[in-house]
Amino acid sequence: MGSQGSGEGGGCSRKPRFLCLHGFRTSGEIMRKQVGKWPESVLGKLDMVYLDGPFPAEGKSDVDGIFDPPYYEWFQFNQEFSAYTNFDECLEYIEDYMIKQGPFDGLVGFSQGAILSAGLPGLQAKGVALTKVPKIKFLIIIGGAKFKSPEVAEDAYSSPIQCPSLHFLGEMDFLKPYGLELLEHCVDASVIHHPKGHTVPRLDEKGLDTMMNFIDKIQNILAEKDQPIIKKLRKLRKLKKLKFCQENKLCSQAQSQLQSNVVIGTQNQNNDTCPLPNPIWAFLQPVLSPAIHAFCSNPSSAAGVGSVGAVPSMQNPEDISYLTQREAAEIDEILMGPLGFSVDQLMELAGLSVATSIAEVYKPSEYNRVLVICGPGNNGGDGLVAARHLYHFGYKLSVCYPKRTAKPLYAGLVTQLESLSVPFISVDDLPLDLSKDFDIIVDAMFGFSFHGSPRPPFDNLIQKLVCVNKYDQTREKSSVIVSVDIPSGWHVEGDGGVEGIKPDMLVSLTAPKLCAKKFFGPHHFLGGRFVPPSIADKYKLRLPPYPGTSMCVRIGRPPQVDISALRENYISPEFLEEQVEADPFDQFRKWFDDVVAAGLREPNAMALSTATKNGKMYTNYESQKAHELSENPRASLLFYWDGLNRQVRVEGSVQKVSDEESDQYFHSRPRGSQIGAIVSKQSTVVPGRHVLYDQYKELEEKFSDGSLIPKPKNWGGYRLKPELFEFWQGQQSRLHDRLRYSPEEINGQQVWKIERLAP
Ligand SMILES: NC(=O)C1=CN([C@@H]2O[C@H](COP(=O)(O)OP(=O)(O)OC[C@H]3O[C@@H](n4cnc5c(N)ncnc54)[C@H](OP(=O)(O)O)[C@@H]3O)[C@@H](O)[C@H]2O)[C@@H](O)CC1
Ligand SMILES: [K+]
Repeated sequence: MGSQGSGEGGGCSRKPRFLCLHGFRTSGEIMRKQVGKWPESVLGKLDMVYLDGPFPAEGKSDVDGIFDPPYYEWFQFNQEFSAYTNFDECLEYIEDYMIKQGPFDGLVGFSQGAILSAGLPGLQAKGVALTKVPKIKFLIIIGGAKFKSPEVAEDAYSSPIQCPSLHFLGEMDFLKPYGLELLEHCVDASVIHHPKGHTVPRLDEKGLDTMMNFIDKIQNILAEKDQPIIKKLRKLRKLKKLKFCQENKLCSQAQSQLQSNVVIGTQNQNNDTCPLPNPIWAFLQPVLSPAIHAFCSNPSSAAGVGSVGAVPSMQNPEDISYLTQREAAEIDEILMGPLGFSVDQLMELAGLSVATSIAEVYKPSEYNRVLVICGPGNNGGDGLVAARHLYHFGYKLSVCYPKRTAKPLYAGLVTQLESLSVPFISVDDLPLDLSKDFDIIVDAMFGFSFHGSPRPPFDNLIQKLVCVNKYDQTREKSSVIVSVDIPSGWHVEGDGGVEGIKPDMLVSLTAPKLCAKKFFGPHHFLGGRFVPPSIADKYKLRLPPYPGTSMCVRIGRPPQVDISALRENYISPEFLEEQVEADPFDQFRKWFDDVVAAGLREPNAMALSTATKNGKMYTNYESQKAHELSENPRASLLFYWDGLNRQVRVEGSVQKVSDEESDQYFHSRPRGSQIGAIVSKQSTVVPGRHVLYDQYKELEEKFSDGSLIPKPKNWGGYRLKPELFEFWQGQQSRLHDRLRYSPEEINGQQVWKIERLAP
């Protein structure tokens, strides 16, 4: 387990921000995919921004047929690579982007992007490029080389590259000799050797270690650099007037005050020249906002954990409390002693929290096969409870519980699982490679009472989990490890060392233990929503408030989501032409009944799309609807029923219903909705919510005698006469069902033709 500068020293835990420069005639999107082979344990620690080169490819791309266009290039060159075209434009383009979207800490480059990245620090030092942005502090060079243009090289390599750099050298890469030349020019270089050619390689075990060490190193450097800023922030947080600020108005004043103070502070303290307050502010915001909120909440309000020293937006893990082993055990004793809880109660809530945290991140449609490994103590009990809840959430469960505890509580939990036919697997029967058979492995072996080194059979089980991390390097979709309260084998106040397990998710219970500071996986959750204010007070707990009725809350920011990779692998029943109703109205009714039976919210919610005369479609721009319908009385309705992976689209012509019908419907609605319709002059600008609220209150008072609320003149209904239906059902591997019903005349009779459309 590596360490991060943030940890106990109270440094900065922000992710290093890298601008990624892609290879010749590829694109930012392609590089994102190439780098996407690296595990989450790496990507989760870096903030990577992928930029397209400034010039569309002027010729054929080497990745044509492998990755989709468009392709871009950074600059052009002659056959000998000794003279460049558009090079200055390229430098300006990158600088401009860094000004607008920065600040960036470093550059990651592949191929042409790597040559460029490795040359930029030298050009910057010479004042030839990137003069208006902070100094480049780190480099990751994949398949790189030096510039061959003598003029450019003269500036770029007039002195050695001082910043820490990580170089990928491929055994089969035609650029390897040139990569070695570049390496000699770098004074603080680490190297990842790989057997492949000119490519962004996966990380093998050794490569991963080197990468993790590099990340540790740069995080430490950043933490040191940011230390003055953090100190400044702490000082600012102590400003007395902020402490007493309780009103929103005051808050925003305080925020802007804080903002301007911080920007000045940053410029004074940091050696990097950055004349741009906005980007600096953008980078500081994650550190600042929790503090601002915390000061604005009323410290005397009391309502559970969230209230005592609560931080409403807990985006900075540095601000929350961590417990020592002794404190965790003490809280345990108080809860089950004077506070009257039973162990079963707490275990049930803890296990439920673990299950809901898992379900929040890993959907059963994608991560279905779960193995829960339970230890001999209460941590193991939490695992048994979580297994039961996960079963009911739709996962396929298996449990490994090698050292069963004879107490009735545990026997009961086992019986409950057996009654659900959940298999119990012995250690010997577990497969060698757990990641082959399981998508999620829940580590519920040891919690806060762990001490010493793991004894058999848990030593081997922990080793198996360590191997899961390693196997996962080579797989597209990896299995994930979720640790309950503490990653097993880690010291409660320390970490698991280099050879310890590295969970993807940690669900801390009651409050995180000190070791959680060393957890750098992508998902840290808190569960155990039962801590009364007396405990929160006594231990000065600062914990994030649980949202709504949730049993869990995330600590820190969620990892960045690659929108292009968001894709549900739907699992749905068959939907075949032979099975469907001949009449689309009957088929619609059938699906609608399923939705109602499944208890989905608002089954009749739909999106109405209208079209203007020129055929342009709009959705949900309510104020435009009537106008558009008068221009073109055609529309389509879309019903989307998420829980069932289904949607229905209905197209047709639209007509106004009679005033009488509108009136009747208006008065069938709840009186609150009737008043709401009067209050809302839809889509007009309102000065504030209070205006609507005041008008609402006034009308509520006016009609409090139960008298008829008149329908506003401009309120009415439309009816769509269906002329085409399309039923869609999500299926695995994007092979969705789409059945279209369109009218057809056969022998003078109007019938519905049913056709299957390609997904
Ligand atoms: N109060 C709370 O806030 C709540 C706490 N909850 C949960 O309880 C957890 C704490 O439970 P816990 O105290 O039972 O201890 P836990 O860590 O499960 O294991 C102890 C067992 O492991 C054994 N063992 C120890 N070291 C070992 C080694 N090196 N190698 C092998 N074995 C070793 C030890 O045996 P011993 O060494 O004592 O012989 C004993 O049998 C906590 O983390 C949370 O998950 C929630 O349920 C509800 C709210
Ligand atoms: K555990």
